Amino acid sequence: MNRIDHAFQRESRGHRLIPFITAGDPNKETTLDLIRLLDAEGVTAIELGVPYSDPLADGPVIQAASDRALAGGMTLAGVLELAREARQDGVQTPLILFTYYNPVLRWGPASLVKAAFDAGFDGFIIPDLPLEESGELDRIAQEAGLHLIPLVAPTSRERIRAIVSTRRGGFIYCVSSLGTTGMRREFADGIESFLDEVRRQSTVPVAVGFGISHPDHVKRMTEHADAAVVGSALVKRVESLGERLKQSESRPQALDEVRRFIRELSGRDVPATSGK
Ligand SMILES: O=P(O)(O)OC[C@@H](O)[C@@H](O)c1c[nH]c2ccccc12
Repeated sequence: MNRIDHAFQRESRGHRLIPFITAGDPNKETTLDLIRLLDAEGVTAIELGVPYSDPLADGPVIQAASDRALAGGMTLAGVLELAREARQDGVQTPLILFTYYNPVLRWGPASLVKAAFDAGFDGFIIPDLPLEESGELDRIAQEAGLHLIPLVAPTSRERIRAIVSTRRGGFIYCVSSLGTTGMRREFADGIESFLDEVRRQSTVPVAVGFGISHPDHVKRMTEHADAAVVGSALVKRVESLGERLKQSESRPQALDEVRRFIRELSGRDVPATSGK
């Protein structure tokens, strides 16, 4: 069975989180340390973002992270190498290759699926690959034992069945609101009923993402979904720690701040200031 399917069956310490990080931001060594940290924290899966020059669906935080990672020389081959090293280090958390479709096309879909499997990935998220054009890649991925994770937006209520009915594992990624990634203060009305509807129709777990940046968001969303995806809020935290993360001697202390943030989000480490 694929690691993603196992992960959703395993007991979770606190709310289920699926963090997104941009590979190579601020550098390769930090990304490896972040993967190890998230693995040790027991997150449900990790979205490992391939930095891209034209991240259409991304807000300013992840666009800036992509620019930093590209400037640092991170490539799709480099992201595969990161996964390989993490697996050699004993990382067991499911790894999801997060990339726009153009790098997949340039590499060659079938060849990339094999390279991703060999590197230790468990799935793909390709935000600009519409369902209608995903059949071939979906089939190749399934044959290799990997899951292509589909995105479902609140507008696509009538498409929910078309998207969820073909799933044989992995999870469904529900986008909490339209627009690009990025921290939000509140969410579209009816997001809970949308999540409930997808959950009703889906035979695989449902995750929700876009704008989730606070423990209260995670608590609220995981009452209607099996996991919460957190990207920009985490990427922003990594950016703010950038200089300290870059230096190996100051990195451990900076990583402690990331660990505390992950524990707060998952509800395992109520911040002293909350006082509730
Ligand atoms: O950044 P947010 O608002 O927390 O949303 C998760 C998101 O970062 C991650 O899943 C992601 C990164 N880039 C994307 C592009 C499209 C859809 C999703 C994504």
